[in-house]
Amino acid sequence: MLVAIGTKNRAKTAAIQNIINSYFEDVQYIQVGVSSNVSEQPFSSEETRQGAINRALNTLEQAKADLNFGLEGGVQEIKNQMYCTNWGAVALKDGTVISAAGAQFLLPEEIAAELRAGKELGPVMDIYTKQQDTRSSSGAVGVFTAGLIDRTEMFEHIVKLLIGQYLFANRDV
Ligand SMILES: O=P(O)(O)OP(=O)(O)OP(=O)(O)OC[C@H]1O[C@@H](n2cnc3c(O)ncnc32)[C@H](O)[C@@H]1O
Ligand SMILES: [Mg+2]
Repeated sequence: MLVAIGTKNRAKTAAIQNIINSYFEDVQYIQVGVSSNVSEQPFSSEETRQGAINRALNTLEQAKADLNFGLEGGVQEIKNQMYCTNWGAVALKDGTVISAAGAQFLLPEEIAAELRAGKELGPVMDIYTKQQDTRSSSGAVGVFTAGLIDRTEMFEHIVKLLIGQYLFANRDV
């Protein structure tokens, strides 16, 4: 089976490979850099979902794999509180798209204020943590859950939902 991953981000890539490897054998991976065709910093659950779906479809177009994954992070505000929101999608060879949402967690007000001013979460987190490329390791979720859940584990849950829905749709009835 060929599995295509529509990102070069390590945290997302590990999530896809960890879950796929525990449910399938003889898997080959191909990694492609694709556009999400939404803002660099999606600002609603709907836009984040669309980013994940666009990435999955763009990955399918480039790689034509059996499973083509797109994972997207964004934020949304509910009653002046800003949540990091996460979505995933898998496109099948025939163009079918399965999507699922994952964890949403509250961002501290000082981070939210930076994003409202037009900055992106990735660079804002690097300044906040004084580390580089947090988006490829623990992620904002790792930082703001005291390390209890890192970005890979968060996306693993989404990939599991996607694979589970795929298996359900293809079950023997
Ligand atoms: O290479 P890609 O696949 O684009 O991975 P990314 O880390 O940029 O992730 P997204 O495009 O899905 O996320 C949209 C924006 O939100 C940022 N972001 C999302 N989740 C984050 C997290 O957990 N930690 C740090 N930045 C995050 C990210 O850096 C982008 O600015
Ligand atoms: Mg990005």
